[in-house]
Amino acid sequence: MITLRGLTKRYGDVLAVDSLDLEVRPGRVTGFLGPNGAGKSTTMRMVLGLDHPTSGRALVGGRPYRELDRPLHHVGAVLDARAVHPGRSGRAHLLTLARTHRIPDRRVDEVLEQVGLEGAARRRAGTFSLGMSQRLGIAAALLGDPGVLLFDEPVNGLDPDGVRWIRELMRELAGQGRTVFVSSHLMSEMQLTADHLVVIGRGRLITDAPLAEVLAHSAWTAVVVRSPHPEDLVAALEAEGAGVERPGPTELVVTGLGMERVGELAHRAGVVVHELRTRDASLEQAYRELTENAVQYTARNGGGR
Ligand SMILES: Nc1ncnc2c1ncn2[C@@H]1O[C@H](COP(=O)(O)OP(=O)(O)OP(=O)(O)O)[C@@H](O)[C@H]1O
Repeated sequence: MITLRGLTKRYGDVLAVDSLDLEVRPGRVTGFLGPNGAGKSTTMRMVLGLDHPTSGRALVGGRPYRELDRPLHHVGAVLDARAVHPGRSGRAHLLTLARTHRIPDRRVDEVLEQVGLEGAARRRAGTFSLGMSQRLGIAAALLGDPGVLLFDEPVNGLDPDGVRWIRELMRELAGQGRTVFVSSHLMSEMQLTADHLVVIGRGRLITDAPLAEVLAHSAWTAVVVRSPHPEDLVAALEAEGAGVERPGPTELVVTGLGMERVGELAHRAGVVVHELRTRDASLEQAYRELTENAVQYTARNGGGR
């Protein structure tokens, strides 16, 4: 578990992270979203003890990173997959890391196999493709078998196979009961990977909710009714508090009621229905609504930091 308590980071005039309170829980993939400059990397760096909070705390398993005994056993991270000495082989890189953390050499071969790099492990890391570098970074993160894993933009620049591999690995790691915290700008990918979402904007928390809840709250989520006489249904829908739009003469778009209830009301009103379906929001749409509202909120309240 990762716990943030009033976590704040100021760089000169820039408030990069602003009083974040958050618990990132085990057993699920938590997507960490926000526009460029929202403070995601800074937050992750503070969790990993690479940056000191201006105030507040970032805890891993209840303790600050610097107080962890043998930190690789508690938390693994991939922040920049290219941050490996290019002249060293992938295996040598991992062996050095293992030995400085009192991890047995055989664990290096285990993680190389886990990430599918056993064949390339003796090649110089400088010759690795981006996908291979990403796998090597993940192998390093897994070396200590940690319960908490952080990934900053792990699928950027990867081909579809690489993207799918990372998605499946994250789901597997979460399925093993680990805490998986992953930042990304790729909404379609996050929609497939994450169980839970944390959205920040200008360093502040905007949303901390299950993916399904974020999608359900989108204005795009609706029930579409096609009927030769939709006007006969409008009053019944509105009486139940639904929002009703009529984009065409035979179509209604209903928000605030489930599809079953809309069907029941149509039946009760004796309205012939030719089509009844849900219109599902994509995470991209839901995310845009959330972050646009946050920008408006900040502007209204004289923010503009
Ligand atoms: N070392 C630093 N010195 C000064 N300002 C910094 C430093 N690191 C980050 N910042 C500023 O803090 C803010 C948050 O940056 P951060 O990199 O954490 O955002 P991010 O959400 O990770 O963005 P991106 O999606 O672009 O990676 C930005 O305004 C950035 O310019």
